[in-house]
Amino acid sequence: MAGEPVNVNEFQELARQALPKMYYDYYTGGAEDQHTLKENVESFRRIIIRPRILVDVSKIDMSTTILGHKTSAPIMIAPTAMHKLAHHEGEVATARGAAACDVIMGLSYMSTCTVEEVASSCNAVRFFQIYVYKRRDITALMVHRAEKNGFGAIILTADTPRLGRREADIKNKVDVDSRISFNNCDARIHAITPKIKFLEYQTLRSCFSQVMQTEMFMLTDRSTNKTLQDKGSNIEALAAGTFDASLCWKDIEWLKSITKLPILIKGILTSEDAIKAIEAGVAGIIVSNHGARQLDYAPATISVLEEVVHAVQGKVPVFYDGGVRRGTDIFKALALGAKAVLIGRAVIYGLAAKGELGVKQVIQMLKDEFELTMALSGCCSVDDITRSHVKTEKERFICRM
Ligand SMILES: Cc1cc2nc3c(=O)[nH]c(=O)nc-3n(C[C@H](O)[C@H](O)[C@H](O)COP(=O)(O)O)c2cc1C
Ligand SMILES: CC(C)CC(=O)C(=O)O
Repeated sequence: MAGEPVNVNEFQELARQALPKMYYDYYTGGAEDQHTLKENVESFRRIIIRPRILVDVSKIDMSTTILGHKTSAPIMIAPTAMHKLAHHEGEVATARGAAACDVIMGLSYMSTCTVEEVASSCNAVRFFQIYVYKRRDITALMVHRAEKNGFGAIILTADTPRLGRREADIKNKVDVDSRISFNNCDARIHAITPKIKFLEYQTLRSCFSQVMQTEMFMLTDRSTNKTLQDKGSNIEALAAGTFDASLCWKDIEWLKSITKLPILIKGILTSEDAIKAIEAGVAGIIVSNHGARQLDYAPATISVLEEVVHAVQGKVPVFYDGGVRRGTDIFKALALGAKAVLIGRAVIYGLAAKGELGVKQVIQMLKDEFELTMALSGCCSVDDITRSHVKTEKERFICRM
């Protein structure tokens, strides 16, 4: 590619060049046929914008407030795992990029920098995403560490009782560099070692942090003495060994009992679940199909946003993620009722290409595109963006009839 990247797709190409194939595939991939993966992006293309003209757009204000935190634009960094696979500075670089652009940083439970490192690296407003482990004590400790380190909310990811089937990862036998490991969880192990005394299994390939290895040993096929990771994705094996597939609605009560932080639930795709989430007392909903990495043939996220927004009836803010690659996508999601969008892969592409600078450039690029979209659509503030600024494919079809 000649010259500097001018859009997210060009950052993706730089990331492809920078990363080992195994990691590039991990970051970009979706589940099974990757139908939903394509739809997440394509569905945006089928929504058109209805611009208004002759509005004074000499001043555009993109700022908004998210759970009481003022932010420069309705953009957050989605929690994504293991940033050190993309860049040696990992989530610290991502958080600094977010701080420089004055947007909120979502930190993954499966991060390669600790909550303490991220908290002390910059002044970005931070939300902490959790998976709930079978070992609830581990999850509780992680939540307390986030609380202690000034994180502003807990994002409960609720769409991952098991990991989706990502075939590239299976083929690549995706593995994690032993120098990286899941440091975030590792640090807590040292606080509660008694339960992991049985580290006689250290001979296992040291690809994951100690607790991961321990729990993966339990997955060992005793007849062949091979761990599951020899058969496919190490990351899938890790999730199978550690994530609590019995997690259900009543557990939100448990989560509320261990933290005072507001809880956002991530992974809602239906009005039924949106209503349950409100009944459970969450502070906000993230409409998400996990970047199409979980259930293939789940709907493209943008196609169900409005259903959820209607069900929620303004009781809590609704956030959106999935397939955002352009400022126009952000505009469309807001027009359909989202308070803000979360950006997953695009940020990783920036990180892989240029570290902190790349994260900053990607976010700034999306902000610039969004600002221009607002100006060309006749919207001076995010509150000016209304449902009448977009037409969905279905509406266009009805008009033609
Ligand atoms: C490489 C990768 C890792 C992810 N890791 C996590 C994670 O640890 N926790 C989580 O809740 N979601 C995770 N997600 C999902 C994102 O939070 C988000 O829902 C998704 O990336 C949005 O779609 P987009 O990538 O098209 O922007 C991950 C997504 C990707 C691509
Ligand atoms: C380590 C994984 C469980 C992170 C994740 O959520 C993903 O890869 O989609």
